[in-house]
Amino acid sequence: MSILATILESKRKEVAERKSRISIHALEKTGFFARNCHSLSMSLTQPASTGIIAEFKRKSPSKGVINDRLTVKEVTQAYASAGAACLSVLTDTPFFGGTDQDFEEARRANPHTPMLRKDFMVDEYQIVEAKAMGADVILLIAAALSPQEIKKLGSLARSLGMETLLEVHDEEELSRSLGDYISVVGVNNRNLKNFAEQNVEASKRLAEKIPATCIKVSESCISGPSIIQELRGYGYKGFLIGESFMKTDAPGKALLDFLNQD
Ligand SMILES: O=P(O)(O)OC[C@@H](O)[C@@H](O)c1c[nH]c2ccccc12
Repeated sequence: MSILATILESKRKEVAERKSRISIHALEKTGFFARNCHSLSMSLTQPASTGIIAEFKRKSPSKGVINDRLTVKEVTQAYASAGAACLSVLTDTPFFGGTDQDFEEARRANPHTPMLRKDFMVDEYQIVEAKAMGADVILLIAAALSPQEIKKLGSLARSLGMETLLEVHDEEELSRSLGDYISVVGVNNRNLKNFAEQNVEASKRLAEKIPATCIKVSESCISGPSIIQELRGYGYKGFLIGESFMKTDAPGKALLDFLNQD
C-alpha cells in the first residue's frame, strides 16, 4: 500500500472517531468559527508579497524528525515577522506530529496572517473543524480525492469564507480536479505516493497547464532562494516551504536569509 493510502485509511478512522465525540452543530459554536477569514489569493498577489507560505513541520514520513525543539508559537511568530505571506500548520498527528492545538496557538499568536490548515481532508466535518480552528485556507489533495469530493469539500470551504489550495502532482490530477471553487493551485513537487522526487521539475512541467485564472503555488523541495527566482519565471506566486526552514535552529531567520538572497 502507498504511504498516501496508509495515511488516508488512518485518517478516515480518526475522523469517524472525532465525529462521534463532537457534532458538526457543536463545532459551529466553538473557537474561531465566527471569525472572518483572510484571503490567501490577496496576500499572494499584493505587489510586495514575499509569496512564502512558511510551514511549521515537526516530522514527516519521508524525513523523520525535522525539528522537535521549538514551539509553534515562536516559529510562526518569527515567520510572520520575517514576512511570510501565509502560515501553514500541520494538524495531522500520527504521521507529521502536528495537532489542532498547534494550529489554534499559531492562530492566537498571529491574528493578522492568513493560515492554511495542513491535513488530509477526506470529509466535510474536517472543513468545519478547520473554520473553528481559525483557518483561512484548506488543502485538498487531488491524489486523495475524487472530482466529486473536491467539488463538495471546496464548495463547503468557499461557503464558509475559506479558500482552497488544490494540490496536484501531474496533469491528469489537475485537469480532473479544477472547478470554479478553486482559485489557488499548488503543484506538489514531491509525489505523495512514494515520496520520491527531490527537485522542482513537476512545477516547471505543469506551469503552463494551470489556467491563468488560478494563482500558482509550488510546494515542497524548495531548498534555496535561487529556486524561487527560477519558479517566478514560470509564473509562480506562492512557495510552500517547510523543511528548509524547520531543519535550522531559527526557522524565521532562515526565511529572512532566503528573502535577502532572493
Ligand atoms: O518540507 P518541504 O519539502 O518544504 O514541503 C513543505 C510542504 O509542501 C509539504 O509538507 C507538503 C505538501 N503537501 C503536503 C500534504 C500533506 C503533508 C505535507 C505536505
